[in-house]
Amino acid sequence: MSDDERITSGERLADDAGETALRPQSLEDFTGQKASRENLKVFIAAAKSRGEALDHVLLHGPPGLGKTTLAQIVSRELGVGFRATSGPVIQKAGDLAAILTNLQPRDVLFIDEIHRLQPAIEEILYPAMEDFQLDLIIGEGPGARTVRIDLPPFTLVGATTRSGLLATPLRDRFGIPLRLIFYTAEELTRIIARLADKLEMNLTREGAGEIARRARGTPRVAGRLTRRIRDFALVAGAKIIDREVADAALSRLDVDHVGLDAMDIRYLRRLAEHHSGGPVGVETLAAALAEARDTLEDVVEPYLIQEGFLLRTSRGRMLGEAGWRHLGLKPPQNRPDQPDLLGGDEI
Ligand SMILES: Nc1ncnc2c1ncn2[C@@H]1O[C@H](COP(=O)(O)OP(=O)(O)OP(=O)(O)O)[C@@H](O)[C@H]1O
Ligand SMILES: [Mg+2]
Repeated sequence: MSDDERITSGERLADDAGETALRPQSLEDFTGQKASRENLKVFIAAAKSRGEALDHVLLHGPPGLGKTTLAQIVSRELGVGFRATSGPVIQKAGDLAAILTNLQPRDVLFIDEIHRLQPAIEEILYPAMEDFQLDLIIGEGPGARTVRIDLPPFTLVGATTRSGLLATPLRDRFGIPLRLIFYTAEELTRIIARLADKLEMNLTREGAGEIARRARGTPRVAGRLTRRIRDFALVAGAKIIDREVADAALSRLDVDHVGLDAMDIRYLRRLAEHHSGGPVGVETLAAALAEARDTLEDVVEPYLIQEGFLLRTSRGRMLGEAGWRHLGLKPPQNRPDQPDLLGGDEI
């Protein structure tokens, strides 16, 4: 596995192809995200009883928490068609126009990575979302004219790991913004137990709990670790996968007891040893670690922040109390004890 193919990465990797077959299919089956789930349930029921398209939904949160899964569930619960595309795929106005004009009334159009839409495409989306109208420019030069096309009412479900990067007018057009949060170990234990059943693994409750605690609050990571442990157990001839078998496999996969891997430790050590715990800018860290800034911000940092290993302050990144402890180091004496934390919207 290469460095950018970390087993604890929330991002989708080549080896995750098998995960789609195991996706929960209904809101009922979807574990966790209680607030989002309950909101969706109400709004879906209301839209159905009025026979109207559901208001546009924006799903934001770190990779692997279930955005795509929820988008599919929304269309299934509404009993409508599902069309999927993504921000970077839509290159020309005509691409988007073709998709929009082919929608059936009340369909769900899913745009993944919506923060990567080109500004010119975004502008076509505004009237489409607001008034179900498409303004197309036909022809070029002095002969060019605008035609207005009526669209069927539809539901746009946008997904993004970075809602902070969305233009305000776009963000404001989503009537139902939902923020996905990291799962608790208890929720992940349930997800893992269910997956183990489907994979016909003999995984004990304690074994599932051990994986859950080390899965970074992320179902995709939980699924990936579970499938890898299944391989280890098979090769080792372990019929029952208990806490010990799971622990041994996870240690071999270089996932430590709180779910951090070599990349996380490298990040935290850099901060401790080269910057006395910070504050230091994310660009500096990205350069030192030879990682893209986006990867650090989208994939590495959110979980470290959530668990208090790392703090995001207006002056840069700082090692948190838990970070010092995890490295077995003592924080320097003269640190400011009240760093001015930034809001969590970017996380
Ligand atoms: N609540 C859940 N219960 C059970 N499994 C889940 C849940 N949420 C996600 N999963 C599993 O995790 C995998 C990843 O979820 P999904 O692809 O929906 O994440 P995502 O947020 O869209 O990620 P990305 O940001 O990379 O697009 C799914 O294939 C599914 O198997
Ligand atoms: Mg997705």
